[in-house]
Amino acid sequence: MSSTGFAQSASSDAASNATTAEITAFPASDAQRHLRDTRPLRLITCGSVDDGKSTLIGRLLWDTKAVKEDQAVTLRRDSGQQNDLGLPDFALLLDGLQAEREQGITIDVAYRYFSTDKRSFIVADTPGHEQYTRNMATGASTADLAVLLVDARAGLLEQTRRHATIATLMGIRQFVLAINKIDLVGYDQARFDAIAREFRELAVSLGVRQITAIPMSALKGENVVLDGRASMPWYEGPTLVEVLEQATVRSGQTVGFRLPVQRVSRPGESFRGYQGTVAGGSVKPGDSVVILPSGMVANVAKIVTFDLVRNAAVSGDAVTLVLDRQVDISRGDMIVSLEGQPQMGLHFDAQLVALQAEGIQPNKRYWLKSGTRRQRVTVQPVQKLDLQSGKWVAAEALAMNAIGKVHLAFDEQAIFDAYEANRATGAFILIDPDTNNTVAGGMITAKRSSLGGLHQEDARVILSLPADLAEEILASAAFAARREEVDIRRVTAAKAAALLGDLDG
Ligand SMILES: Nc1nc2c(ncn2[C@@H]2O[C@H](COP(=O)(O)OP(=O)(O)OP(=O)(O)O)[C@@H](O)[C@H]2O)c(=O)[nH]1
Repeated sequence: MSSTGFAQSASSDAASNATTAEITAFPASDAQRHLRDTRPLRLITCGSVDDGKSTLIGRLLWDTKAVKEDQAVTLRRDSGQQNDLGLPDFALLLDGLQAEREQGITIDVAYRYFSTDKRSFIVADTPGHEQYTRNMATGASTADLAVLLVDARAGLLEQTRRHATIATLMGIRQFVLAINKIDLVGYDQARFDAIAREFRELAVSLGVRQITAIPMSALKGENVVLDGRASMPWYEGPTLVEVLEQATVRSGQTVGFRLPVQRVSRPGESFRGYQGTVAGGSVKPGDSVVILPSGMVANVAKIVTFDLVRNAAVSGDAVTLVLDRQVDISRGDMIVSLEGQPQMGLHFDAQLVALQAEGIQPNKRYWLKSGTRRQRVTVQPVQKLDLQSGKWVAAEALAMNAIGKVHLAFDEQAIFDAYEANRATGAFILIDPDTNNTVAGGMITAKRSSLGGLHQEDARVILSLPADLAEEILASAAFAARREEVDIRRVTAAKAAALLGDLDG
């Protein structure tokens, strides 16, 4: 299971597990220090085809010495006469990915690891073609920072806008604009300034403030790891690696404790534990917790891992919790702290990316999977993002690759954090029950806002009814108790009386 982001169907597992494995090897107090000091920065590189993404990643690996000697020899040999600068073709380092990409959704985001003496990094490499938007979104869902590449000759393209927008939707707030191939425009400062200015306007419209624009030649290694002062004395800013070393790693600990229950462990009569990977916050023995959706409370008696009894568990730890009393808990429930609980309800607002050719159809019922929970949901598209104008426009359905705002209506209580607050418990995927395909990846923006305890849209319907009827409905205690269970949006004035009778009866 992925511990962050909606990459549950994709191969972020390698990256997540790497973090989990490192952390669980330490006692908890050490683990917390370890988390703070050396958690790797996750980044995603994106841009249009041929902007130089593979060359850039290859260059990062090469200049930080992440390339092993045998790979280096092969690289020098295979590059042969391929470029006239006498440099190896760094993109060849990533060639092995092509085969992986051709194998479909489960492995179409590849993760590369490199480090400097200050920090380690995990870079998600995703393809640049438009049909791979979903992979980009998957990679972005776990990233702390996005490196957006543009070709200095071409400037910003629609694909740059699309990727910047998706990265923002996926919660990324730190951007590097890598204005690449600056050597091919004669290291022209005016060209660099013009592209950087245009991007800043886009970033402002997306609400992003943290952007560093860097003039770069990935091919020659200028301003990637080593500086490019010799060719660009006019640029006094940081290299890419300097920005990456300073960037902030997102913390999963801003809200309360979250343990999506993956399994109930009952090896014998005397032991009952609840297993899962901590998806936010921390917990220690003696802490009081709430079990959702039931609302039962208990205290934590013990925290164990496969070989240790722990004095605390933090985000990313795979643990078993033992509670101080018998409570009814099953897979898909969530154990949370008393303070800062997630939101529970039948109606949520979300944003999603449609991943399959069939798109997202209005009012179709899907399976929604978030963490260990799988629930029936009806999805109602409301708006989609027009990538030309960057504006949201009305939409009743979403085509493949479209980014949309939707309403989710659940049959049973759903439990989420807003994605902004917690990526792991705010992200989901949608599965088509007919084909079993993953048709969307999405994130919760909010529980549907209420007006006097009513969902806004429901309230609007009620307000459109004759005043006396509306008043009667609102005043009915039965309605108050059941308003979450009745789809008032389907109620017409003519049916309202019958509904009212039904509720009262
Ligand atoms: N002159 C120059 N050429 C570059 C630079 N960066 C990349 N290139 C060349 O641009 C071409 C495309 O680079 P790639 O790294 O394959 O581009 P990409 O974005 O990974 O392309 P896809 O993998 O197809 O999305 C290659 O021929 C590179 O050698 C640069 O900074 N300067």
